[in-house]
Amino acid sequence: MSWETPKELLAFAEYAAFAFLLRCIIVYGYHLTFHPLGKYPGPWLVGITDWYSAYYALLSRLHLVTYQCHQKYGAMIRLGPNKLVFNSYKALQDIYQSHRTNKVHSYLSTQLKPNTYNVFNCIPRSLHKIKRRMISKALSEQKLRKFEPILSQHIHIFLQQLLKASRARNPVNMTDRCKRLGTDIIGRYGFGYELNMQTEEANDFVISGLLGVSYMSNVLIQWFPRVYALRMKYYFLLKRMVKQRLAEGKDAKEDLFKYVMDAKDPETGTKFNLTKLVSEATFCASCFLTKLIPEGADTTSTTITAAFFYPSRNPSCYAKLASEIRSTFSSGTEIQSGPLLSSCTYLRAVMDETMRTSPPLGRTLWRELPVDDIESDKPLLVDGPLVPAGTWVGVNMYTIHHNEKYFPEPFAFRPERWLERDSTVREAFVAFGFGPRGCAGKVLAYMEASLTLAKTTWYFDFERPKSSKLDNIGGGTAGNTKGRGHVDEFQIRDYFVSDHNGPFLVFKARDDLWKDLE
Ligand code: HEM
Repeated sequence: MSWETPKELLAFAEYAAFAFLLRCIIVYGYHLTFHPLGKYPGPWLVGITDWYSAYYALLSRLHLVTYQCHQKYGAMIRLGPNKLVFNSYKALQDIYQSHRTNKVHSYLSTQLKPNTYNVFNCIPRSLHKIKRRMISKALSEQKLRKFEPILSQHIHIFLQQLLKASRARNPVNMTDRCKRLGTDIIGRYGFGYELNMQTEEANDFVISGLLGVSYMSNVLIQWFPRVYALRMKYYFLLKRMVKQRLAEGKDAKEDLFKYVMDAKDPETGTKFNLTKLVSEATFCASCFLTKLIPEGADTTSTTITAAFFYPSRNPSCYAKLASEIRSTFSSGTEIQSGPLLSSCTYLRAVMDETMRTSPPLGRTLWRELPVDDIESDKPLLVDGPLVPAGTWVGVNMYTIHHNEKYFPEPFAFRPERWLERDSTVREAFVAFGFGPRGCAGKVLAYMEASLTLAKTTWYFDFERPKSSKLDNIGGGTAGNTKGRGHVDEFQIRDYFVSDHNGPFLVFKARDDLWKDLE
């Protein structure tokens, strides 16, 4: 296209600006008025753009903004031109147990390579069923029991590091220590591979890099070459781990990968090729990405970190937890899965209350009623209203965990609520998701968290550091109006999964029990 004179160019620019303005008025006007979701309450901007949510996601506080919007507009809100978020148990059932809703297509942004799906990001139900069966076998309680001695070895290293810090009287940043522990465990459980994150720094990029961003959107990867480079670094590490594991042979180690090696690709009927194995590995071994995302965005580590934060700030909780562990077991080596550990109901209540208050995944788990829904003649009702096909629907985990109807005094850390008779708290507790796409690694998560917390409480006393500068890290800030004003709430940053910092804690070895750790 060429213009003869500047005047013609100006005329064209005016025409283009007018056309653009007209388009905005028509499209945005439609979204705000006649659009089927136009009647739902929410900030007015969400009616015309998804940038509202994207902005707060980039600030890592979309979970807090979603909570605040629910407080202002009610149990059902619009959070994008095409998105509805709910805040009720009924909505959980209607959305996540429905056979008509699917994970939304943005889950595909977690693919390591195009056309390679894993159990977490595959959308078609039939394919998911096969993948889920495969991973569930590997994550069964029976298989995990066999893994427990190795898990305990890694926890032993964790305890040794705490002992070292206690002798030097150094406050420990629990986020860092717990991420290292979690990553080591999953590297070992996934591929029989020792990442040695607790004792060496060679693979630190796994924790400290920027890969988490890659899960936010593939689009970002086009913009930020550095993120792409880190993602490839991660991919090559996984590839190295997979290759090494393949060379060792299927039965060489009792790990998750053993169950994937022989599995057939449901799409081709043949064994997985290396690329697909690496993709599956992202999940089966890394227990759904999170473990190996360098943002440290690791669900189990978040739980363990926060489970240290809350007792350190609640003396009566700390005393009850310590008393339960120290009276149930007679030695540190006795602490392992079984009836004794299961009898520690307060320990379990601390973990559940921790995941309620600071959910490791605080975001909205989006589902979609596909446009080509085969039952489109029947309406999909979510807690009352009819949802048009193509709409994204979901419940925000942080919000429902702070819904007063299910959790009175939602910002109080009260493990006792889990022990009360007739308590309905479990109903709306969705830290592990809900329905057929709920967490496949729940048993491992509880095992890892309870053993770590119980063993640490056995060997050490722990407390907040004297320095207020260090002590403030991890909690909220009094007076903060952006949702982070609760001083005694462990603050999570809501990326694809949760990231955090602190708490710093000071450990003191109990009597001469430390001798077990040398
Ligand atoms: C405290 C720790 C954990 C929490 C809070 C957690 C939470 C969740 C949640 C909320 C989902 C659903 C995600 C969605 O719908 O978008 C999920 C899925 C999943 N989780 Fe976990 N998880 C934890 C630990 C683990 C571990 C240790 C593993 C494996 C070793 C694991 C494996 C998986 C898998 C494979 C899925 C996908 C399931 C599917 O789509 O069928 N998780 N998890």
